[in-house]
Formats: sequence, structure tokens, C-alpha cells
Amino acid sequence: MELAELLDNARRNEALLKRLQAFELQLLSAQNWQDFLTLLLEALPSQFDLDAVSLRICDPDGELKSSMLQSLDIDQGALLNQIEFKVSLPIARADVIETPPPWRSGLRLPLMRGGEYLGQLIMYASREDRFTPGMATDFMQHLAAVIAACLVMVRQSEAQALMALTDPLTGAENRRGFERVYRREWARGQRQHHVFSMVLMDIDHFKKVNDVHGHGTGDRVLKNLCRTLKSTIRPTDHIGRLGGEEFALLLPGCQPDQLTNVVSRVQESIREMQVLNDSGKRVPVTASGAFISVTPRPHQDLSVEQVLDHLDKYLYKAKAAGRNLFLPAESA
Ligand SMILES: Nc1nc2c(ncn2[C@@H]2O[C@H](COP(=O)(O)OP(=O)(O)OP(=O)(O)O)[C@@H](O)[C@H]2O)c(=O)[nH]1
Repeated sequence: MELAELLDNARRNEALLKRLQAFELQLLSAQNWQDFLTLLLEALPSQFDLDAVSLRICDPDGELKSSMLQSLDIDQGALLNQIEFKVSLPIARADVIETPPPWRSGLRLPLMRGGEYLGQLIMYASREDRFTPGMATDFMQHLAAVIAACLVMVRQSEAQALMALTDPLTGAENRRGFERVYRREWARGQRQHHVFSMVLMDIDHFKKVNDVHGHGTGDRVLKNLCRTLKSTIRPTDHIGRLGGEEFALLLPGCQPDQLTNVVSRVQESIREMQVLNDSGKRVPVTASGAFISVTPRPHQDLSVEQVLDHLDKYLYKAKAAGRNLFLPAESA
């Protein structure tokens, strides 16, 4: 190799190394999925002459996917299209791989951290000579090690953030978590003219459940209710436990004409719940509630407290009318 060519190669390597170091520093400061995934799936390809990047993540119990779904706004959900969540993945070493069209070369990098196999990062190029068999991949393998460490850090910090916003008994969002969801949905609605719906509900005669069957059975009712609600509404909907036996639902994209159906389904699923007391006897459960569709408008501000206070008046009417009843609230 000519000296000039060697120097040119060295300069290119040095420039690549500098870019990698700067990129790694950015990655290390990512605290949440949005920053981490945007860097990995959008910044990485543009900064390193790649045409696309995808992630395959080992996620046997679906925890990572649900953490990302919780943390990302729905309009950032496109990032998730570049991620495959796998129940299991065969361990693969760093290698140049065959790629489907339109890509003409690709590199697969394993993501390992402390002996845990986290998944793979796949880089695609439309140039055939971008990745060639036998090429040196040490820089990229180093990058993969940093990505794996950051993935573990972000997983942990997202889990901690989620814990602070989650009700430990039922796994529903706590009041703070629910307020955060509302603020996000309100802002998204203003940006994109999205409607969302809200339901406020309260278990009927819950004090009696506790008094007659004991606190343990009362807790089981609350846990069962959340499980039931989760399986009745969409995975992108939100359940908040606002206090004792009071819950709220936030249903993004749920139009007024669909809301009555959703509420009937919710009511039905609560009535069908099979909760047993300590003697194995079924405890019948019903709830009362109120519901409304919210259309965020630009330059308007309607807080979650205002919506909930408004719904509370209708919930009170439903209780007064004999319970086991959900009433539509007039627009706020
Ligand atoms: N088991 C259990 N009970 C709780 C929890 N949080 C609140 N409660 C109980 O929920 C009951 C709520 O009672 P009330 O506010 O009188 O309402 P209610 O009996 O459901 O009556 P209505 O709402 O009018 O139908 C109280 O007995 C609280 O102690 C909890 O985490 N676990």
C-alpha cells in the first residue's frame, strides 16, 4: 500500500473513531427510551453512512416492549417498527450478513452485557462494499458493547421511573402517573387534533366488601378489577388508580360514538368478574361511573382535575340513582 493511501486510511480511521466517541458520549447520557432509541435508530444511520438500522431484542416476558410502550408517546411509536421483540434468540457473533433487498450489505452485532445476551443490532447499507466478509469490525463491536451497557442502564432507569408512577397493589398508574398521561395526551391532541375519552369509576359498596369479607378480599377485588380492565380495553389505553376504589380510564383516539360501547363492555366485564372470598365464595362486584370525550383545542387548557371534577358530578348522580350505572357527562 502506498504511503499516501496508508495516511489516508489512518486519517479516515481517526475521524471514524472521533465520531464514534462523540456518539458513545451521547448514548451514555440517554436516560429514557425516547433518547436512546432516537439515537440508535435515527442518529446512528445518518452519522455512520448506514441506510438503516434495526434492533432485535430478547424479551421473553414482554417487559421491555411494555416499558417502551408506556414511556413513548404514541406518535413516537414509529420507532418501535424498527424493533423486533423475540421470546428467544440464538446467540450470534459479530458478522457480515446477507441482507434482503433493497440493502446490499449488512452487519450483525450481538449486544452482550455481563454475560446477558440482550439481542442484536443490525446495520444495513445499499452499498455492496460497505460491509464485506473479513473486514475489521472492532470499532463497531466496541460501539455494540457501549450500546448494550446503555440499554441495561435505560431499562433500569425506566423501570425506576415507572415504579414511581405505578400503584404497587394493582399495577395501574397512580394519580401522578395518570396526570402525566393526561398531560401528554392533551398536548398530543392539541398538536394532532386527536380526541380521547375518559371514564371515572368507583366500585359500589366497597366498604361492605371489606367489612363482610375482609381487607384481603377487598385487595383481591381491586387487583382483579385492574386485570379485567386491562383485558377489556386496548393495550395503549391507560388505567389510573386515583384513590382507594376510584379508578379512571384514558382512551386515546376513542371517538364519542365508540365510547358508549367501550363503557358497556367495561361494565359487563366488571359484573362478570370471578373474585372469591377467603371461604371460596364468589363476591359480586359492580361499579358506577361517568364518561366523556375530550377534544383538545389549541389555546385551550383543560386540566385533568377539571375533567375529573366534572365527571365526579355525574358519578355522584349514578350512585344516587342506585349504582351499577355509568352516565355520559355533557361536554366540559
Ligand atoms: N381492601 C382495600 N380497601 C380499600 C383500599 N383503599 C380504600 N379502601 C376502602 O374502600 C372503602 C371505600 O368506602 P366508601 O368511600 O364508603 O365507598 P363505598 O363503600 O364503595 O360506597 P359507594 O362508593 O357509595 O358505593 C373504604 O372502606 C376504604 O377503607 C385498599 O387499598 N384495599
